[in-house]
Amino acid sequence: MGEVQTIGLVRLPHAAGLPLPAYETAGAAGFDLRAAVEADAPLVLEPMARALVPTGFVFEIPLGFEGQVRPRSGLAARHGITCLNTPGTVDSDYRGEVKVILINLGAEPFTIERGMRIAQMVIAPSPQAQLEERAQAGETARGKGGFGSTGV
Ligand SMILES: O=c1ccn([C@H]2C[C@H](O)[C@@H](COP(=O)(O)OP(=O)(O)OP(=O)(O)O)O2)c(=O)[nH]1
Ligand SMILES: [Mg+2]
Repeated sequence: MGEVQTIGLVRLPHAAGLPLPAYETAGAAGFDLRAAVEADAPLVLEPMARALVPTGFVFEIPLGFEGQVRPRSGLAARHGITCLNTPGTVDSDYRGEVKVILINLGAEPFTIERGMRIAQMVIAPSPQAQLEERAQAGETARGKGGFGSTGV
């Protein structure tokens, strides 16, 4: 296992009283993100509707890493709720509130209550590469074959 990274968390006023994001099991890949919507104003997502759902936290992700915002499989399998831009990318230099773009692909309206665990964030290494313009690409066995060129 590599070195354990520390992620700073800043709680915004509208996250007052919410549990801190946490890894739910000892070996969980991601920590869950909760909806920081008002307790008296749950968000109703109609079928095919999407919403930018606040989490109430700012995350300080170390340089060389990213946060990947991913759907929860239970919400997806049971209700058709997923992240529209999965995996969402949280940059290491982002200091705004992390939000989750949820979409309801199910047939029924879905209600998001305050504190509901709506998505998870996985911290992953993401080195920045050096981009170098070239006249042509080097040859490979695959060449330009793609999009099913090896069969189905
Ligand atoms: O699911 C997501 C995806 C992104 N972000 C935040 C963190 C990320 O660092 C920033 C920008 O994301 P991205 O680069 O994907 O969006 P963009 O449309 O390219 O916006 P920008 O021009 O700000 O980079 O938005 C979230 O909070 N949740
Ligand atoms: Mg961007």
